[in-house]
Amino acid sequence: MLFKVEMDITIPPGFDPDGLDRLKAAEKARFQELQRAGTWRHIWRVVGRYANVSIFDVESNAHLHDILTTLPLYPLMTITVTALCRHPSTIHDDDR
Ligand SMILES: O=C(O)C[C@H]1C=CC(=O)O1
Repeated sequence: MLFKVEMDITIPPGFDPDGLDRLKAAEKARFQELQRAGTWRHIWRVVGRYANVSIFDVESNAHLHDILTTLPLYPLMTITVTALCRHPSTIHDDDR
């Protein structure tokens, strides 16, 4: 199942910079693990914001929920999820 996921990150004023660096490093490692597994299919930076637009390929709504809520930066994120399905005109076999 494919989902578009929009993540906006807000860093609270006074947030410990070293703690933030640790969270970012942990987030990057988890992201790259999920990217290698094919679960986090695509990511783009939103120009001018600490935000991204991503495409996830997961087994179920619950699977996506589990992934998103355990991301290291999750406590700092505002997340919007949009369900996607195959477009009838696509030429890509892996769009499901
Ligand atoms: O930078 C971000 O958009 C937040 C998050 C998503 C992947 C990653 O490495 O960090």
